Amino acid sequence: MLVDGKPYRTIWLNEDGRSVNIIDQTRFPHVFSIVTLRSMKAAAVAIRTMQVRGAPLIGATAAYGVALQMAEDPSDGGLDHACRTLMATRPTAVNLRWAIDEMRTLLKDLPRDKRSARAYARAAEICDEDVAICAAIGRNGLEIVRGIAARKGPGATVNILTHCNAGWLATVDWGTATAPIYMAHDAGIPVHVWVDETRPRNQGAALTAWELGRHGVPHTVIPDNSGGHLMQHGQVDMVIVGTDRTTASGDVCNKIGTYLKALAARDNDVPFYVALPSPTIDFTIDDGVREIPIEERAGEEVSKICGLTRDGRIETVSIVADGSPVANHAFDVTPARLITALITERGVVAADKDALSEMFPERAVGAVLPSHEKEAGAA
Ligand SMILES: CSC[C@@H](O)[C@@H](O)C(=O)COP(=O)(O)O
Repeated sequence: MLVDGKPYRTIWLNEDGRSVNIIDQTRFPHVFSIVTLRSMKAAAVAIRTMQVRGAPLIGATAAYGVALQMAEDPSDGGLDHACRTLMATRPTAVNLRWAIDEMRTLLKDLPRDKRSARAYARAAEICDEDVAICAAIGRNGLEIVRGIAARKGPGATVNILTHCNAGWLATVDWGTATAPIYMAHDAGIPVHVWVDETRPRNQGAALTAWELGRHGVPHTVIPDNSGGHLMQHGQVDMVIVGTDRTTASGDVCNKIGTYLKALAARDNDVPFYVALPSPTIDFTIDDGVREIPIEERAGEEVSKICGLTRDGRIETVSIVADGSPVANHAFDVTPARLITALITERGVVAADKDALSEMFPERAVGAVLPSHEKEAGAA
């Protein structure tokens, strides 16, 4: 998307054909800076420290991480080491595992002298695929926004609430939850976004608001607790969030606080949508609450806050009494029953095991028969 009129992706290969550039997300919204990754280890650090974050971008960075390792050491040991190191960076986003498995499967049977070139080519493809997938999610979600706009009448603004950052900064371009928003805005549909600040890392305030602002999309940052109140007062027409992992039965794991938004949406008859690329679906598990490992991050993310001082310095200050214990669960799970529908690259689908297997039959484990075949079988 555009930054000061210049198009950017969140990750790209340098002209040297080897090192990889990323946008350092730890310095947003105050500083826009680009960091060069020159080794697999640097890619792993970038994922762990959240210089890059968001499930699809984590997957793309891991793919380039494997490529960086292949440029340095294309041996079987090098490949194993890269896959293990990158896999250990963050536990929740399933795209990480998906990208690493993809790279390992592709490279393990290749002769060593072919591995580096093939790894870079596949990492670039993974990035391009993510852009195409997010654009398709945008087109599919746009129809939902268009429908709401039509029901509200000419000139009425569609108010959309989002949580965390599932924007282009969380992907390679377009974003997941934001893709329908950008496309609606570009199509001239009046949209306004309620941006949850998303404590403790403030991805909403620091990232979503920044990128919506750069693209000219009207938005308002709100404390995380405001959503229920706004919904009670008819100020939210729909919720769209992203996801870090979605189970075969449609349970959605996303940034902590998403579940509470879904509960408030259900109580107020506000449609609650989740936008996701299919690599985010983990067809090996069903029960999100029991089976998805939830990352617990450092307590300091809760007890301290970082911001810009009046004299332009970025500073971190404490906000919790000394000695008070803190807990920092980074994600929660929204059960499928609270989700209106999932917006995927192939279309809008119910958060339901049969519907998901039918839409992605090649990925489903023990795939169920398409419904027309089931009916034929039952007859
Ligand atoms: C498109 S990824 C899903 C997002 O909504 C969100 O959970 C996310 O950005 C990931 O969290 P983060 O911990 O910032 O890496």
